[in-house]
Amino acid sequence: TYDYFEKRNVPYVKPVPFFGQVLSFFTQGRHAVDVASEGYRMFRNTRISGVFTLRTPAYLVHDPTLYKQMATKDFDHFTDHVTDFRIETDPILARSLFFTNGAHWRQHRSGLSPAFTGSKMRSMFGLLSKSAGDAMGRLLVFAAGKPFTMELRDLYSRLGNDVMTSISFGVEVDSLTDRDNEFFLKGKRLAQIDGLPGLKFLMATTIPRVFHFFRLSGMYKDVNEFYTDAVARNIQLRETNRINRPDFIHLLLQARKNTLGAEKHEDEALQDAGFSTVKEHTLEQKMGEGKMNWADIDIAGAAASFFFGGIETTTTLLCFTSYELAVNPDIQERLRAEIDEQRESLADGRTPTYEVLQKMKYLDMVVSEALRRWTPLGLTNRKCTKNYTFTNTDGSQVTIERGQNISIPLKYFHLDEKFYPDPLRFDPERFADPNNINQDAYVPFGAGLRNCIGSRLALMQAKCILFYMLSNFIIKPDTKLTIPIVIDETSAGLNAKHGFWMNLVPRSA
Ligand code: HEM
Repeated sequence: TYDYFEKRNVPYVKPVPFFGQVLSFFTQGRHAVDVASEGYRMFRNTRISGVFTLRTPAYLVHDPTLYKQMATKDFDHFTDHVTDFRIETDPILARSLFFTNGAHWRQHRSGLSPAFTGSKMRSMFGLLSKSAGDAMGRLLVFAAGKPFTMELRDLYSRLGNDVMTSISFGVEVDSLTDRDNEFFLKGKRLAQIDGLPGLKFLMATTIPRVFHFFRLSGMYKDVNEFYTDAVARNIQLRETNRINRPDFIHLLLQARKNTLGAEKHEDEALQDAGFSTVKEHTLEQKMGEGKMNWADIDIAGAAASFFFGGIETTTTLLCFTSYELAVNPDIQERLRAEIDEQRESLADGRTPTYEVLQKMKYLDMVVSEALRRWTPLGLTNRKCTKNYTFTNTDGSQVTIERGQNISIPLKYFHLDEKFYPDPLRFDPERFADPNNINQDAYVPFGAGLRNCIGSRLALMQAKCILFYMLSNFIIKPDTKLTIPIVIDETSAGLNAKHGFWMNLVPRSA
């Protein structure tokens, strides 16, 4: 087993017998993304390296151009993600876009894509902005004109939950006041990837046979039931009362009736939610594959994947952007000046529109740099679905065999000084001229046909919340904030060990 890479002339991280690289997760106190990307630091002159998870070999891609190629031109060889959930034990996760594979993924993705176009995002933007604006109003009342201390991860995950609940289900919740509402609590359990759920995810990825043998599930039973019931009740309510609201359930019901289309002209003008927006590729229809039949449970799976994929990541982006703004007051002031200038053009001087956010160049530079410096999803993966041969840097041929797992260290591309000089410095100026950015090595939302479906939504949401925050508050580091920030190495996502404690000073104070 352990001579797998030697035989193939691929450099690899020497495994600990039986455990492979997995032991380091538990013994070295390093972040899972860093442990999995170890080879990237060790071997500088290769396009790929090897690693063992327990006894299973897996590849780590070092060359962003190779990843782009695998994800686009040679996509047919890498159509799947690695985690394998089963419908019998994980009815929701197995139907969610991130975890579904093969023909079902193709049908699901082409069915969902028209729900994420620029024009759909614009019509949803009113709901998003209202939800964030209402929450900001409550925060101002709470402040009563005086500075106060707040942990921003908690604040942003509550705002993110409320926005997502509104644009997915058409239900308005207020998690700042009603702190234990069911959508917030279940959403938190759904997205929990630390502790026991994290271990189960790791098992489903690395030892799927053991995972399935014991009929384990990745998601809590009550969370499955919650989303299934919430969607079924919501659909029934809409159909009985003929409710028409520009949210995801509405769009998915249109998909069910085959009436969900894309408004090509409008979309062309609205494609760009910022430099980081990824391109949506057209999936070819395969012979005999047909279209997706959207049963209620498929709609529940899609909605749950938005909560699962969208809230933690967008919250992470907002937390680290706020941290950088707090420790770099000159950048914060410049961004606030841009926001204030745009506010003058707004009817009420307060509520941002989709178009206004799209126009804001410096806001986009700040967000793009935050996604680079603090990549929310530092590692993604693919499964090889058809043997694939390419030439390595030393001229040797490498063949990745069908069934092999591949990791892509997005974080390490972004922190490589080859692509970004002085990579640990937060410097929005890098994005002043997009021509200076190596597009292959800038992949916060992944690449190719299986990239993030929600990039436009994430960017518009993060920008909208930052617009409101800086319009109303000056963000200052609180005494409880650790500078430089200390990363929580035990979290499966990207988080601060001691929290994002900030002092929010109302601008009217
Ligand atoms: C800042 C926020 C976000 C970041 C950084 C992010 C990042 C990513 C990345 C890196 C991937 C994997 C791409 C690949 O394997 O090449 C992904 C996939 C995905 N994301 Fe996001 N994401 C964010 C927000 C969202 C939002 C708001 C949603 C939903 C509404 C979402 C839904 C998904 C889904 C469903 C997938 C799987 C796509 C597929 O397999 O076809 N994400 N995301």
